[in-house]
Amino acid sequence: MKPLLLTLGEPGGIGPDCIIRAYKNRPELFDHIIIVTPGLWMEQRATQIDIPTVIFEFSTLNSAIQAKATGLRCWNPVPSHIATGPVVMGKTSQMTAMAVICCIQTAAESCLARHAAGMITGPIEKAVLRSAGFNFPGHTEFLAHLSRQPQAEAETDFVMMLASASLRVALLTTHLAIKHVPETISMQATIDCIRIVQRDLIHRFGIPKPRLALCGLNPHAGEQGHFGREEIEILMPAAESARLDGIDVTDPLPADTAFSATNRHNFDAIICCYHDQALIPIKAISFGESVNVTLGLPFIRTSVDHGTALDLAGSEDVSYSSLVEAIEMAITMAQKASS
Ligand SMILES: NC(=O)C1=CN([C@@H]2O[C@H](COP(=O)(O)OP(=O)(O)OC[C@H]3O[C@@H](n4cnc5c(N)ncnc54)[C@H](O)[C@@H]3O)[C@@H](O)[C@H]2O)C=CC1
Ligand SMILES: NCC(=O)COP(=O)(O)O
Repeated sequence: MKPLLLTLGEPGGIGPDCIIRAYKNRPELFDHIIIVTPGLWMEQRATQIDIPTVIFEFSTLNSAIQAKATGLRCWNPVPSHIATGPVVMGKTSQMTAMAVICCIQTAAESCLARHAAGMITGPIEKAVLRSAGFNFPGHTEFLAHLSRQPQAEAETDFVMMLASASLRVALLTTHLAIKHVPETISMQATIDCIRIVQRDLIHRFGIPKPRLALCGLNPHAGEQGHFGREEIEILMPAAESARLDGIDVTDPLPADTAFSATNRHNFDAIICCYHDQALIPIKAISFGESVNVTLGLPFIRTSVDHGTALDLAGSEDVSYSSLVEAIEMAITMAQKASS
């Protein structure tokens, strides 16, 4: 199996804690993992939280792959003209923003070049990266941009999904002001999203015949047009078109009941119209046990379900459980892809 690349995200946040604590408790998970980061970021945190950790830094991916895994293997791709510090635990800094972006971009380009099977990402502080000139709302949109072919025609070619043992949610729109959601949801984008979810549930998750639910945008899924017409004009025709292609997807369901225990059991994924419609239920049910997966990419990408949690950086209260889930999911997907 090719290696999986792990980026730690914001170095002042809990990304380094999660990796060090996961490695201490589950070292075997890291047999296939190369961390894309300056080694110093990891060494500093290991010292600060007093967890002795053997950390190796390599200047090329190949040398990191060749090395025997007797510690955490870090590949530092950051050129010397890009600042990598200082890193202050619990604080973000513009000084490290370009290095954070460089690590994510290098990991993605290695996946696209087929040098790695996929990537797992730690949390970034989105506002800090934006202030440093990063023109994307998050990893998801950045990775989709890097992967996009110039002649691509689909309106939507990626989907954010959060997945746990009890629920999978997929998003029609991602990081967007709520006032722009209605104008962004189109029939073609909905059809594209449904197709991507169906395809990746089969190929990445090994579900032969996915059953999909689609949520309405408006209360009561529009109440037959009385509370909004997006269901009648966009979502129902999109679902109908997908069904004609053989996809098992519902007409838009009222979102308030879409997440009942019965529906969670009956559907392999629930497709939601906007970020919080999807993330509130899954974080209420499975925070710390769910994984953020990007569907539609030409490589595997999983991520933790939480943010940078600056308030907890360096603390014993940091939970690394979502990172473990994200690593395990990426390994399972990579094994499936290479079998
Ligand atoms: N994948 C990514 O890169 C993500 C990045 N973010 C970014 O993170 C920053 C902070 O976002 P918030 O909304 O405050 O979410 P957050 O997830 O960082 O924190 C929310 C609450 O959960 C707690 N928490 C989070 N992770 C935890 C863990 N592993 N163990 C124990 N407690 C944990 C925090 O202490 C806080 O009380 C923002 O800049 C946001 O954009 C948020 C979500 C995902
Ligand atoms: N709320 C989920 C989230 O912000 C994840 O974003 P991304 O960085 O994985 O695109």
